[in-house]
Amino acid sequence: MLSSEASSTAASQIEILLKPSDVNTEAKYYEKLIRRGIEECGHETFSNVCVQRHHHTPAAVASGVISPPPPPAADVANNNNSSNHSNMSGGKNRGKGLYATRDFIVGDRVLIEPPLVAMQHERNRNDAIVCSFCFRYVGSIEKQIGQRLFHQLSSAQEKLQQQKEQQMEATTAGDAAAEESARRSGDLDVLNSMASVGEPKLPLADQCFPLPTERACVGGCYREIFCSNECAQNAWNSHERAMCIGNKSGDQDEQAKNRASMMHQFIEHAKDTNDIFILAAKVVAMVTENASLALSDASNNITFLGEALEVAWEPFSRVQKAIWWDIVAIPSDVEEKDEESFRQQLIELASGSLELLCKAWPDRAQAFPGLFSLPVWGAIVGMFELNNLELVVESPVENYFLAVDGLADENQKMAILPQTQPFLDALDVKYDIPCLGTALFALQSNCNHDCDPNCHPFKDETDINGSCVLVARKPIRKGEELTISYLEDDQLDWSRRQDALSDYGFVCRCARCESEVSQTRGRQKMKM
Ligand SMILES: C[S@@+](CC[C@H](N)C(=O)[O-])C[C@H]1O[C@@H](n2cnc3c(N)ncnc32)[C@H](O)[C@@H]1O
Repeated sequence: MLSSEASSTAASQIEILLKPSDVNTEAKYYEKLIRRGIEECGHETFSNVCVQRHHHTPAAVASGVISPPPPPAADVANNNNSSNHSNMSGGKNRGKGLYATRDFIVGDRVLIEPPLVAMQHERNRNDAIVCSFCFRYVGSIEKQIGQRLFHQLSSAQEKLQQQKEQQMEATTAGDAAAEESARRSGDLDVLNSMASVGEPKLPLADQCFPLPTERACVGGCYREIFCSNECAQNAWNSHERAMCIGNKSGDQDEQAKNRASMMHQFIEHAKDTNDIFILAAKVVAMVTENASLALSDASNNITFLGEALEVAWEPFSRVQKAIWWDIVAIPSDVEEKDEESFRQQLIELASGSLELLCKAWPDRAQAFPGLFSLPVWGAIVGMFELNNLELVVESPVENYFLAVDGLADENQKMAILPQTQPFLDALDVKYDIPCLGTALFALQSNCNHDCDPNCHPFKDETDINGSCVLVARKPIRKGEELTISYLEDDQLDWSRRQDALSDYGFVCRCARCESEVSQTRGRQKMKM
């Protein structure tokens, strides 16, 4: 397919100009680009924040905007001595950090940032119908409720059916839950109609909580839907052209069909193993699309693959990377002696998924062999392990039921409740499930952990898309480092916090940890 001088990959609709010398340098190029996220960083200022290494860099000093303290000698030594996890920081040497470029008071929104790349969790897809690009809710309140209950009821019925087929007499606690769920959920036909056409209508839903009409994917796949043609087109240009499993994606030839079917297999494999592989594939799709665009754009004087890759990789360049199977913390049920075989299993999973991706995108894999190599794939998956933030968008379904409950006009409320209450009962405790997913943010990913942080990620009902919002939880002075907690539970004691942070490969030495450690040492001394 690729000639030695140039080649055009029409099936994947990207134009690639490849010179023979590029092929040799590409792998080295990736080595450099992956390292860059870990080792290099200049000083970059954005509106409220700037990114910079904890160590002084000439650029940072010259700018005079911020001046974090130089690292103590012990930390440098600590970093040099790091054993297995040589590419991770330890002690107070925390790599790059995010710093305030002005003062903030408690409650200020310090950073609002759209994701570089994001996805809704596969397991959350039946609970929230959202735009695959910006994660706004779409359709209608009726469709949101109908879809969730339809799936709840069909899986409960399936379970009961299996039970009958196996002629099981005794009902287990799980089966009783299925029966209860089926009883509450209502009529399958009604729910199907609500999920597909949004009828029957619920009072006040359209007036108070109008949602944008769903738009189909440009490639005609059933998997992704959008809130607007603009989002559909943006997703198509960014990654969906490559990821779409629909039958309108590109030429109607065998090659295109094969690509869609292989992509389907890749996605199914990811759903069964680790859905982060889907996010990693989005990154590869974005980088190959953008590198090809950079090469085909005559105005920017880019003629070599290396330069094009640098441009395409730029959005991910600041994000810390490490190889996935090296950094994943061993789960508590895996014994220490089995660590090697556990890590080997991760390598096999990653290599199985990469193999499917190469089959889905043979032209891209041939044009960018370094990008499709196992270490680079491992580093991209590892980048999510180290940096991703949970994506949460509050549900309008929750707000709808709260609004009905809060109606000031008692007569109106009494007239409406008989229509809404059965659905609320059927949804039960799950009525407020939000859209849940994973996202990677260019700036937020530079924010270090602190067990008593000065910021926290927070979204309220006005944040209707997948952007990350960091809110000040303490007064912050210009030049101070911005920190968040990586932990779900900040109330844990010191050693439990360190256990939970082991996924990130560092022992925390924040002020709270230092003080708890010295208090413990003090108590031990007193006992002696
Ligand atoms: C999301 S990144 C934060 C940005 C990172 N410092 C960098 O240079 O790209 C997470 C990584 O930062 C480092 N880190 C974050 N908080 C830390 C802390 N309190 N102590 C030591 N290292 C920390 C760890 O290497 C961790 O895996």
